[in-house]
This record gives sequence, C-alpha cells and structure tokens, in this order.
Amino acid sequence: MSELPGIVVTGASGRMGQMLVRTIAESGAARLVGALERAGHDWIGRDIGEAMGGAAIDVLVTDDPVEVFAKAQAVIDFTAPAATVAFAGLAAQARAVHVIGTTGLTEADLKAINAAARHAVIVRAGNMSLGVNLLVQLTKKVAAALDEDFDIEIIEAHHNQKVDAPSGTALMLGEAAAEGRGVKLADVRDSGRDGMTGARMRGNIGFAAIRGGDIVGDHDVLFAAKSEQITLRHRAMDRTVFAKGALKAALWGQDKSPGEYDMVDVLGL
Ligand SMILES: NC(=O)C1=CN([C@@H]2O[C@H](COP(=O)(O)OP(=O)(O)OC[C@H]3O[C@@H](n4cnc5c(N)ncnc54)[C@H](OP(=O)(O)O)[C@@H]3O)[C@@H](O)[C@H]2O)C=CC1
Ligand SMILES: O=C(O)C1=N[C@H](C(=O)O)C[C@H](O)C1
Repeated sequence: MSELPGIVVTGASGRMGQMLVRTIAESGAARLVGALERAGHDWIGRDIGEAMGGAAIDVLVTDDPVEVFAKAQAVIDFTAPAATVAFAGLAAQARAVHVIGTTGLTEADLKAINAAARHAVIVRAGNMSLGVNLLVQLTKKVAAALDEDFDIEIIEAHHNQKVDAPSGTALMLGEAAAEGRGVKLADVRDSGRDGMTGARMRGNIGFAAIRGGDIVGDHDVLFAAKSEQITLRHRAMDRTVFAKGALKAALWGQDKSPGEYDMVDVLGL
C-alpha cells in the first residue's frame, strides 16, 4: 500500500496551524511530516502534539523550512505575507503543492507567488470554506443581474486579533461583485469611510470591517436599492471549515500541472 501524502503545516502554533494539525491527524487521508514555526519560537524542538496539550505524535516543531519541505508532498500555509512569499519559493523548489490561506498579500507578494507557481502547484484563496466559495459564485450572479440602482456593500466581522482589513474573503466577494458588474474592483472600491465622506458614489462597492471578541468570520454582501434589499450571508462557526478545505486542496493538487489555482478549481464550482 502506498504511503499517505506527507504534509507540512507552517505557523503550527497559530489558530489555523493548530486546527490544521488536528484536521490532518483525524483525516486518515494524509500524514503530518513537519510543523514549522519562526526561529526563536518557544515550541521549536518540542513534539507538536505535546505542545498543543495532547499526546506526542512524533513530529518535532522546527524552524528549518528547507529540511521539512524536502519530505513533503504539500505545505499548508496560514501565516503572514512575508513568510508566505518566502515559503512559496521554497515549496516550489521542493516541488511540493503549496496551499496558501494567508491574507493581506500585496500586489508585489502576489507577483512573487505567481512566479513560484511556474514550477509547482499553488492553491491560494482568502477563504477555503465550501460555503464562502459558493457565496462568491452567487455574488457574481446577483451582481450581474442587478444594475447600479443597487448599492453593493460588503460587511465583514472577525476576532480582535485579526491584523488585515478588509478580510481576504471580503476582497474575494468584492472582486466577484465587480466581475458580475463588468467593472474593475480597483476603480470602484470604497473602504475605510471616516469623517466627511460625502454621499455614496453610485456604482461603488463599499467595505466595512468589524473586529471583536472571538468572531471566527462573518461576511454579508448587501445589495441595497430604493425600497428593497438583498443580503447574501456566510457565517463560519469554527475554523474546521477552513482547515478541511485546505486539506482538500493539498490532496487535489497532487496530480495537477504547475500553476496557480483557487478553491473554485478545487471544489469544481
Ligand atoms: N484562507 C482562509 O480560509 C483563512 C485564512 N486565514 C488567514 O491565515 C493567516 C493566519 O491566521 P491565524 O491562524 O488566525 O493567525 P495566527 O497569528 O494565530 O497564526 C499565524 C502563525 O504563523 C506564524 N508565523 C508568522 N511568520 C512566520 C514565519 N516566518 N515562519 C513560521 N511561522 C510564522 C505565527 O507565529 P508568531 O505568532 O510567532 O508570529 C503564528 O504562529 C491570516 O492571514 C488569516 O487571515 C485564517 C483563517 C482562514
Ligand atoms: O483571519 C481570520 O481569522 C480569517 N481570515 C480570512 C479572511 O481574511 O477572510 C478567512 C476567514 O474569514 C478567517
């Protein structure tokens, strides 16, 4: 019997990192071959299972991506933009599928990731859940069906430790709405209203970000016209939906040609 695909989790001590370690262990479809943290992290050298407060699973936390990526068929990465760009190059060198959940990436980061995808499979999405990727498709459809009498507003809410806004998901939804309308998001994006903003500009796509407590991730797409409104809503109740999607992407990517893919490709939506 052939061995299950080996997976490295980066940022293994993080909220998503720990969820991924558990999801892989419970999946029966893959095995954890590495857990990565930044140099100096106090989990380095410890068994990841024990560091997470459970039983040992014979995988020590390391700060050496080159050594662990060489053993892996896939790298699942929910960290921070600078780390993700560096991991994209290293995962491509190791010919490992790189699943990127990290958000807050700049245009320059995206360019570097795209260059790495010339040599290996990269699956990147601001949200790995089935529900949100379906919502993206629905948003595109509804935006295409309605004219600019409907103002489009994207409202997202997350926990108080989130460092980027608007969320990666909100931007995916904004791109979908813009595509549905046949415009470029960059030309109609309206985020961060504060002070004497003036009246809302017709055709703009607005963003609002709420941060509080332990909200996992809520997204509304509001289409508001005179006398009627439509709201499309997704709420993540816990992070398993993201981790399961990421694992699915890592397995899906195993027999694909080098290139950059997203969860719409993985889920066949
Ligand atoms: N696409 C999706 O479906 C989802 C995306 N996300 C995104 O994933 C990212 C992480 O979220 P979350 O888990 O909540 O954040 P956390 O801060 O809990 O975890 C991030 C982890 O990455 C580590 N890290 C940062 N830099 C490096 C590095 N150079 N090498 C190794 N590890 C590093 C951090 O370490 P340290 O603490 O030392 O900095 C931390 O342990 C965010 O961008 C978030 O928006 C989150 C959920 C779903
Ligand atoms: O940081 C988070 O937590 C999340 N980030 C992603 C985003 O930026 O959209 C996905 C999810 O909403 C949780």
